[in-house]
Amino acid sequence: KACPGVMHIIARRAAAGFASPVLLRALCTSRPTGSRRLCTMADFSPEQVVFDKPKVELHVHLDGAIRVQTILDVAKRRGIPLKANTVEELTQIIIVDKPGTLTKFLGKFAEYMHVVAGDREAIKRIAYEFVEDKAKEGVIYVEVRYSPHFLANTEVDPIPWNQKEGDVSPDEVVHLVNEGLSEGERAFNIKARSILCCMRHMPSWSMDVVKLCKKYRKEGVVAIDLAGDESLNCEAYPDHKNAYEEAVLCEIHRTVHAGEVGPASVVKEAVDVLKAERVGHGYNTLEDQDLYKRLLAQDMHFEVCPISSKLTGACDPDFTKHPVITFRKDKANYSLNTDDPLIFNSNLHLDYNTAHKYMGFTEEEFKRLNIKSAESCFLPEKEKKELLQRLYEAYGMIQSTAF
Ligand SMILES: O=c1[nH]cnc2c1ncn2[C@H]1C[C@H](O)[C@@H](CO)O1
Repeated sequence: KACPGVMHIIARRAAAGFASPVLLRALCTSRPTGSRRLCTMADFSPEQVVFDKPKVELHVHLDGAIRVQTILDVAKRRGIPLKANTVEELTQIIIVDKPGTLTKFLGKFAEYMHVVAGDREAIKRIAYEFVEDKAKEGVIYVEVRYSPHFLANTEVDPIPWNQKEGDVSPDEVVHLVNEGLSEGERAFNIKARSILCCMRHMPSWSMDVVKLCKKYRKEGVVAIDLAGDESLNCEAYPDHKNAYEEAVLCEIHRTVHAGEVGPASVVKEAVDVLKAERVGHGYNTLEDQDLYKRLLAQDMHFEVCPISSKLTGACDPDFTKHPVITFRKDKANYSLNTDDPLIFNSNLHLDYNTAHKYMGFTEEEFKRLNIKSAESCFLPEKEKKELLQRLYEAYGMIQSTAF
């Protein structure tokens, strides 16, 4: 472990107000073996982690969770020039370190997606490494999402990230991610499933996405999502609606990014029209109390991402005013998630530590929300029961089968 001497400062500062990642990096940079090594927040020591028990994560983007070193390695192998040559420099370019807008945040993907897109080895590698990173955070079940089209360079119109046409289709992307995830599952002994994203600004891709969900449902794809910029186009296009209708018909699970920066009406559309079973973020549901009460009554799951919600400008930067405090008070069904740890220079411990430090979350609430997350995951019933049993055991709440 590098940087032990500064870890207490980092953890304290990180918990104490989301200290500037620039500062964190300055503190973290050491030369343990002669070379500069970035000490990430994943290096929390056990005593700095407020909830060091098995966890479930339901809302994290694969393309927002890539290791910076991997982007550098792949760029070097492929001869792709980057604006930076070291982890520290590239991190500086990619991360968002103060509250901005969702649109600005989404622009960060263009800094690096062209490096991994269209490259078979890179796509499989990011999936495998993702599982390793989650296992290190104590996650025992994760649902990771991505847009197959964003990682392809053929059979996608337009070809994203200014790539030249190649031979990696969205279909092959899904196959490669599945392979990386399942190799990661075997190596790191956790369970990983995937969710395929439609993009709000690309309705013409959505039918493809639902077809890929169907084709790969036995290879780990569990649901469909609708992601992207809610602030640019609020109402879902007919193509998205058609894709979600098809998902309902084929019994493909559904989640939708809604009410993150968009109004409560987007949440209403997500549940009433797109038949979402979970809501991505959903903070602005609170603007419509009737809707909120209805969703509470039906135990709708909200995929909450605290650090993300501050840095995308979705929520007030003062965590003591965060909507998840209301969710907790009302015993709502929600999870805590990282969303895009690469871009937020964060990890799941930081989200939990923040909830503890600024919102008064207790161990009991962390256990409750993880159990609700497991209940709301998209695994088949039998596997869901097994996951719940593992949590009950780890939390010392063994459900007796005797009568
Ligand atoms: O927080 C988010 N809100 C909306 N869209 C998002 C967010 N994080 C990532 N995305 C987009 C950008 C990714 O390329 C895409 C698929 O993972 O989903």
